[in-house]
Amino acid sequence: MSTAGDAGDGREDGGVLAWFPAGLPPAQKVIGLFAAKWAIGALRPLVLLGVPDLLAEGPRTAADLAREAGVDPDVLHRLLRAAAAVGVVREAQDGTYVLAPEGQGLRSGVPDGVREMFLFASDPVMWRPYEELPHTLRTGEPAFGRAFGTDFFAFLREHPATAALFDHAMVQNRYPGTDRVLDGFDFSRFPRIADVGGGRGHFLAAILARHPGCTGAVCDQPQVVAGAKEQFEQHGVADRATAVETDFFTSVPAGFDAYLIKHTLHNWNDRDAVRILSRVRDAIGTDLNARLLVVDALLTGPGGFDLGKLTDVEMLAVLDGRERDRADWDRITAAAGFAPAGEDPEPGDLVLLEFRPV
Ligand SMILES: C[S@@+](CC[C@H](N)C(=O)[O-])C[C@H]1O[C@@H](n2cnc3c(N)ncnc32)[C@H](O)[C@@H]1O
Repeated sequence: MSTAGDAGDGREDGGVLAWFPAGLPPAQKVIGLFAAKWAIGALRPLVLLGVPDLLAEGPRTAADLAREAGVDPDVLHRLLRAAAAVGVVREAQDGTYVLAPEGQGLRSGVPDGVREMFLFASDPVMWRPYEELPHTLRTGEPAFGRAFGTDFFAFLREHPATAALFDHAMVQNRYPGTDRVLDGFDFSRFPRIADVGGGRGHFLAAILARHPGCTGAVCDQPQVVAGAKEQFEQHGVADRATAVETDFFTSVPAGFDAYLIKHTLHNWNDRDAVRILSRVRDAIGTDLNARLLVVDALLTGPGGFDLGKLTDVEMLAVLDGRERDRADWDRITAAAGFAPAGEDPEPGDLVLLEFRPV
């Protein structure tokens, strides 16, 4: 997410356009954005081929790698050269390549890896809806539905391989803001925590690992929570965590002190987000000490760089969802029977917003 005020955040010198090569007159700077397309285009086939894993074993030439992988040596050389220009690999004078620190996360199965996140975000399924954004602009109709004839999560239910990649990507969904939320909020106030739409339970597991007095349940679709046991075991919290098969449009399990919902309400338009929040409110019932904890982006006001204003476009294209500012969050939670409680975090990053039932 954005790092307001840091050097190089683009805020003072023109946003994302400032990140691309200098030298273009202002009226032409926008063409520098294509560098992102070319960079992703070069990296995706390299990652699919497992090149970051092969390079982790030591310096290799393109010819040597091409022989081992059975691919075209000249094309591999050109893609690696581009990856070096991006900064993901380093190219030595003798023609060998090594993985740069910035490429380590593209290896398979490494701690803090982002391989599946990268492959999912660059998947054709995630590009195709963008072709329909002009239609969405004209009509307000969801781009993903126009592209695929169904909504994103229904599509995943019908395409298990894409769904498995998405669920794995979500486990890697760790913006710097996620650690700040984990470190900065006192989850130990809540002995029983439900993570609604919590994926495979990775965030809940991280909370429980930090707070030995807490227990919890991840509440997500059956095919998703099927992967929770592994996460709970990896974090050493399997004795304090359960998985509850949940359709959050139908009902959310009762009996928890905190209902956490992270990176999930932004997947939905206001009408559907209020439906989900209303099911959480139903689950809380008369327990006015229970809390709703929303972890999502909090948009800044007009002007300036804010990564949430860009991820909002992904929400628009792929999910018919949206990122929200403080007034948006207060409005949709109020519609479901909640009022703000706790701290009022700075916008411009992933935040935790606390609400009490009214
Ligand atoms: C963007 S992911 C966020 C996952 C996790 N909270 C995180 O921050 O990494 C949204 C989650 O909502 C879940 N979801 C979508 N529709 C659902 C439904 N009807 N009932 C329960 N969960 C659902 C998905 O399976 C997915 O795990």
